[in-house]
Amino acid sequence: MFRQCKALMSRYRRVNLTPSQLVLGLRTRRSAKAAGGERCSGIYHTSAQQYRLVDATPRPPSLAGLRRTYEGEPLLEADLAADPFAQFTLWFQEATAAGIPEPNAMVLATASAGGRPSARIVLLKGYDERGFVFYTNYESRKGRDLAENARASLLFPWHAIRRQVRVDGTVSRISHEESAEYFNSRPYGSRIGAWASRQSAVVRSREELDARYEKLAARWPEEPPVPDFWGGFRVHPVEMEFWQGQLDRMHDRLRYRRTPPGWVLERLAP
Ligand SMILES: Cc1cc2nc3c(=O)[nH]c(=O)nc-3n(C[C@H](O)[C@H](O)[C@H](O)COP(=O)(O)O)c2cc1C
Ligand code: PXP
Repeated sequence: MFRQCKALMSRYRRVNLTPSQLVLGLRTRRSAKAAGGERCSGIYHTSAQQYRLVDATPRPPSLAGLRRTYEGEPLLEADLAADPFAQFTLWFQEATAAGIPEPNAMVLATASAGGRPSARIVLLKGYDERGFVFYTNYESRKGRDLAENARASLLFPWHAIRRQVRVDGTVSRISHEESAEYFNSRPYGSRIGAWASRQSAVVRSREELDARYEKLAARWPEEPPVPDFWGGFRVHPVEMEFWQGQLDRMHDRLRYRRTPPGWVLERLAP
């Protein structure tokens, strides 16, 4: 027992354990284990206090070891639709049926004219053969990026079904009429919110933001107009990739590439 304590002493010296605390830690091990306690660095503990007696430093190896094995139906060229939008529809339906929360949440990556990248989540609000539509503040960081560099990449991260979809393309603003139709379909609070938020600008405080919201709600108690700084963007795909996780990181990646005669389907190395 003494040798064990000495070894532990040297490991945990920096938390100032006394030998009697270590003995206590070792004695309580069996009873703590029986009571369903957690194991921490060789000592079981049940209470927050006991936890502090042993080394509770997060262990980097557990992060490096964090991984999931992917295994699924193979994704074969022959199974894919001839057109990527039809394939997207199928996968979107499957993501929704699988219960993925907010399956229309997608990462949008943009870059400034100077090539400084940034990414954030936005919601997909419509798509057709012209492209994928989301709504935002045109004066936000993404809005400014897209004004000077009209290219973007979208990513749907559907981890739960071991899939991702990537869309790379050029970007244009949708018409004011189309934006207005969507804006007017949003809940009243979100419409006032769009007016109240100078998106991506620094604000002095939460109070200032709330005061601005209240002021604008008082100004338009019913139907706020459509802000001219708010609206939709459409990402016109040049490439669309469908990724399905497979065993040993030998994933399936099938990419549609737009060419003058039509979409070309290619397999990419995982
Ligand atoms: C699930 C989710 C959905 C979001 N949807 C949108 C959206 O549709 N439009 C939008 O402008 N911001 C949306 N946001 C907020 C953005 O991620 C981002 O914080 C904001 O647009 C400012 O980004 P920017 O400064 O890079 O322009 C969403 C955030 C989350 C977490
Ligand atoms: C700032 C912002 N704008 C727009 C949206 C999209 O929301 P809605 O579905 O109301 O258009 C969101 C969703 O989180 C958001 O955070």
